[in-house]
Order: sequence, then structure tokens, then C-alpha cells
Amino acid sequence: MALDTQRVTTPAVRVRDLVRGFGSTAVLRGLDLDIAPGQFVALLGRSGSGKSTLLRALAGLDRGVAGTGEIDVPDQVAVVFQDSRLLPWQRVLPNVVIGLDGPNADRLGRDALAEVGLAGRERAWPRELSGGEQQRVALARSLVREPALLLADEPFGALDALTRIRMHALLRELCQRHGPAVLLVTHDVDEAIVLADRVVVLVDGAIAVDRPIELAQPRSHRDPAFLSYRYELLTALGVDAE
Ligand SMILES: Nc1ncnc2c1ncn2[C@@H]1O[C@H](COP(=O)(O)OP(=O)(O)OP(=O)(O)O)[C@@H](O)[C@H]1O
Repeated sequence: MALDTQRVTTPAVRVRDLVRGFGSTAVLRGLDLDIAPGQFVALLGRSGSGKSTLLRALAGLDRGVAGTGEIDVPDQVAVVFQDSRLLPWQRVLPNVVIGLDGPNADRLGRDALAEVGLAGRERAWPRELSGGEQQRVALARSLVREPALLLADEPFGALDALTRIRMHALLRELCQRHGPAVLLVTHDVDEAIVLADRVVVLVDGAIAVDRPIELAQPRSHRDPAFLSYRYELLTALGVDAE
């Protein structure tokens, strides 16, 4: 019983008093953030506010940077960036299962590709895929590892508006099925409201707004409640939301 209680209350991500800077410039100034297991959090902030710095810190990618504070993340963390970072000299399937051991790796990779709508493209080269398809492969490569935490830095930033909308639905579906905690960095307020259980806004190096999005899925931009979240978040970002 005590163990169960502990499991329910232990966050997937726990950040306390995180300070990160470059030279004399402080970027994160005592940031606190918890993300519950399976929770989808979108991170908004103005350009240069430190969103990628936070994500890189959580991913363990910034060891050279001066900083203090506590960061607890699960062992299994996957990261998706704006560009797919596929190896151009490897076909699609080997890109998905790269670094994966065991006799089932190829089968798991094929299943993951089918999940992202790319069954039959296992032997294609990355250059033969569209930008959206390459991001689908990047998602398959992440999810085949069943991460407890998915970190995504503007994963749809380079895609056209229609592809972006399709990718939103896909990401939401994949996350519901696989259940990782998610931290999605985005510039796009609507994307944050469409996808996230909770939206946090980074201002002056700390979380200034932490807003649960209490709308059923799928979410409509025309819903008055959607517009009210948009107004609040744009205002927090210092954008004239009138
Ligand atoms: N390796 C680095 N060396 C020096 N300064 C850096 C480095 N990485 C980031 N910075 C600085 O830290 C600040 C925050 O950068 P970061 O990339 O985290 O912002 P961001 O919120 O992700 O911005 P954007 O939305 O434009 O991608 C910026 O002022 C940036 O110039």
C-alpha cells in the first residue's frame, strides 16, 4: 500500500532550483518543475528565454555549462529535435533500431514504423522521405525504446501547417498508447493548447505560468475556452493578445 502511494506521487521529472548560465549571463534562475508520469507538458517562452537550455539540461546534453540545482529524470529518456537527425547513410529501419539490442529489434522497428504510418518504407533512404515523414521516423526511433520521458524541441517547427496538424494528432495518439511523460518545447501557443495536459511559460529564467488545460480531446480552436487559454498564454508571453 505504502509502495503504491509512493509510485503514484513520484514525478517522472523533478527539477529544483535549477540555475544555468553561459559566462556571466544567467539563463535559468532557480527553476522548479515537476512532471507526473504520463503527463504531457508544453513549454512556451520568448525566443532566448532558455527553453532549449532547460530541455538540454534534462536530456543530459549540457554538462559543460555552469549550473546548480537538482534534476531527476527517468533512465529511459528520448529526445526529438526540429530536424530528424537521421543518419543519411542508413536506410529507414536501421535508423529506427539504431543501438537497440536483441533478436526482436527489427520486428519492434517495423511495428514502430507501422504505428507512425510508414509501413513498407523500411528500406527507403532518409533523403527519399518528406520532412514530415522524416519526423515520423524520428518519432518511431524514440518510441521503439519505450521511454519514460520524451523531450521534444520544436519537433514540428520546420513543417508546413497541414503536416503539422496531422503530426499533432499522431503525437497525441502515440503518447496515449505508450504513456511517456512529455516535455514539448514550442513557439506555437495553439500547438501547446491543442496537445498538452499542462502548459508552462518560462519568463526571466523561471516558470511564470503553470496552466492545466482542462479541455477534452480533440480540441477545437473555436472553443471559447480555447480562446481564453490562448489569451492568457499570449499575455504571459508579453504579446498583445487583443
Ligand atoms: N552554448 C551557448 N553558449 C552561450 N550562450 C548560449 C548557449 N546556448 C544558449 N545560449 C544563450 O542562452 C539563452 C537561451 O537560449 P535557448 O536556446 O535556451 O533559448 P530558447 O528559449 O530555446 O530560444 P529559441 O526559442 O529562440 O530557440 C540565449 O540568450 C542564448 O544565446
